[in-house]
Amino acid sequence: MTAVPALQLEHVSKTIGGLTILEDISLTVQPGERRAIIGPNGAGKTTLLNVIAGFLPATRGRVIVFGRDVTRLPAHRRVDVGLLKTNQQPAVFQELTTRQNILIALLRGRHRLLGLTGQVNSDRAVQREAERVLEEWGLLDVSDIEVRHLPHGYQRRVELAARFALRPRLLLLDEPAAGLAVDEIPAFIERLAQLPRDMTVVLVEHSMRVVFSFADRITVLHHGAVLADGTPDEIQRNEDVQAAYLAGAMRGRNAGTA
Ligand SMILES: Nc1ncnc2c1ncn2[C@@H]1O[C@H](COP(=O)(O)OP(=O)(O)OP(=O)(O)O)[C@@H](O)[C@H]1O
Repeated sequence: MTAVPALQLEHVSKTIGGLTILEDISLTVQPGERRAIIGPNGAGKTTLLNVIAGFLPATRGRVIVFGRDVTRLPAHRRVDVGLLKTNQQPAVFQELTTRQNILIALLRGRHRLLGLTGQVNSDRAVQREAERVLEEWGLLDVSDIEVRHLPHGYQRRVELAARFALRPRLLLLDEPAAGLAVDEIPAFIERLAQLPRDMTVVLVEHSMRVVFSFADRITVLHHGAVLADGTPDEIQRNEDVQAAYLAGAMRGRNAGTA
């Protein structure tokens, strides 16, 4: 018996203001898979993640998560099936400390409620778990600093730690390496590699270093449609992909900027 896919897109299209942004996209992501979605600027990658997460309704087609048709569910209801998305800008509580951000994420995960500070302080087990997450993510040194005072790379790390702490079954990462310094990328790649395999990850990313070290399979979008889909080796050898995107992106990689 084959496992129920983590994500199925069936003929998904998205039109905004008469403009076709996504056209007839079908793809299947297996449980535990690491899928990267790459393509030139404006190819439709972020729009696709927003359609999967429910922030934008599909104009046509179906979105199925772990066998459940979520096409008509709003984003907050898709969280109940274990789906979480990060944004290009870190979504963190700026006025709260790093520790408070992690505590709130853990409480939300437990109770599926927005945690209040009073509840946070009373829950010892959650506090212990927060210390573990802070240590795991190298955030202990900044745990009592309000996030708004932290550099962008740290804010990104706080966001990812908070999202991962929620233990989503399907995690959508929108350019998680954006804003990280070049010397922060290897540790970030290492962190991604340690994610548990019961978590399925769909990653949109321009850094080819991150994509090729992380992905089991890669889907290439071009002008809102799937140009190619395959293993990293297949994608690297694909001449259409080379012409449309990869040659330029890999030059950036070799220059150390990607
Ligand atoms: N709300 C909108 N209204 C009109 N056009 C939009 C809207 N959102 C996105 N677009 C257009 O849709 C196309 C795809 O945008 P999208 O942000 O999904 O691309 P992307 O592949 O994520 O690009 P990038 O790599 O630059 O982030 C672009 O041409 C963009 O201008």
